[in-house]
Amino acid sequence: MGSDGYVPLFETKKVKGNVIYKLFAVSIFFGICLILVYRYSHIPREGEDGRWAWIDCLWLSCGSVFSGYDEVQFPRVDVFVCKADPTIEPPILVINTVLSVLAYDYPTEKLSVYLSDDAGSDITFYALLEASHFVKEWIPYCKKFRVEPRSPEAYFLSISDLNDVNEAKEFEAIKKLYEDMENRITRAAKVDQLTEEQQSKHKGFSHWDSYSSIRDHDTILQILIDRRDRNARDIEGYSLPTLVYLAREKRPQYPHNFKAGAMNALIRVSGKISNGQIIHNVDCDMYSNDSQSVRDALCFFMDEEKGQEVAFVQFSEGLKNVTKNEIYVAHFE
Ligand SMILES: O=c1ccn([C@@H]2O[C@H](COP(=O)(O)OP(=O)(O)O[C@H]3O[C@H](CO)[C@@H](O)[C@H](O)[C@H]3O)[C@@H](O)[C@H]2O)c(=O)[nH]1
Ligand SMILES: [Mn+2]
Repeated sequence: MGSDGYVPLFETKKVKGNVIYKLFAVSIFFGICLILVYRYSHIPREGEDGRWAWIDCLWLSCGSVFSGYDEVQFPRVDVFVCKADPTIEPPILVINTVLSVLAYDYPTEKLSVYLSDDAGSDITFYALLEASHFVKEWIPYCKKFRVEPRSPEAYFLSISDLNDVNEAKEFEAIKKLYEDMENRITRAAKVDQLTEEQQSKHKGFSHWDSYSSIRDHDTILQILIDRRDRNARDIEGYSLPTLVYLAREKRPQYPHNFKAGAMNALIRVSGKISNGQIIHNVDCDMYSNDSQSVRDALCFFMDEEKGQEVAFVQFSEGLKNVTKNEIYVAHFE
């Protein structure tokens, strides 16, 4: 707790008992070295059982010593995706943005994604439910093939042909999965209605039983992927980021204050669910085109010297179809 009563995002303190700490650190270091030496000197010989399992173990030990350490210190990050207009921001576009941030290269147990839906649309909720299934395949695929960008639509458009046969096969499989999902979502959006079967897939749809209009409804809040749930795993068994749908309460007699109002509601809700130290905001029509974005921003926030002075990091926007006279140099070449 800071002197002014606020909890700082992080702080740097001088360690007391430095000598004891150093002795402890050195003993741990020697302990790790001895484990590595033991593992190296006991590798089963060529032809003996368990040779590759042993080598794998050795590899994993080295990996955790040299790369895993930093991630322990990473802060929790809450990503807010804001959405309002169901026609100019169609559900499939929103879902591409959500998938691009769900697939960030960041420890999944520290990543939570919130979709704020100011249109309070059951079709958008349905689209998010579909995305919560698709992401179980999408994240492992992105990791395996180091996909960039991680908006599926933008990625599929960027690939013309693949030389590797296996990679091409997996590409076709994931593309087919995406297109099937896209068809279901766009069909539902076109008729602006969900079938009974679609609605039976999640208890959250019951919120719309008492829903009267965009401007007059209760809060709709559903956690679609909950990191505390042991079954929230991708197809390879790794845990998934948290995924939340929120349509904040609206009443005709109160102003809702547009995006700023949505962000306020998101802060209150996320504070109870994941309470991330860092909040990352994207508009729903702006997918993230770099899976390293969160890590990049953290370079500023976690800088030992200047980090305390940084409260806000702004990424530049890349726009398509801008006019020739666009003055912010925000267009894609
Ligand atoms: O009641 C509302 C109205 C808008 N939005 C969302 O706010 C974002 C921005 O609104 P938009 O009308 O699309 O504005 P743009 O001009 O496209 O966006 C730019 O300008 C906005 C207002 O200055 C900034 O907030 C945005 O970050 C910036 O990209 C979008 O994701 C909307 O879905 C809401 O969540 N609730
Ligand atoms: Mn916009």
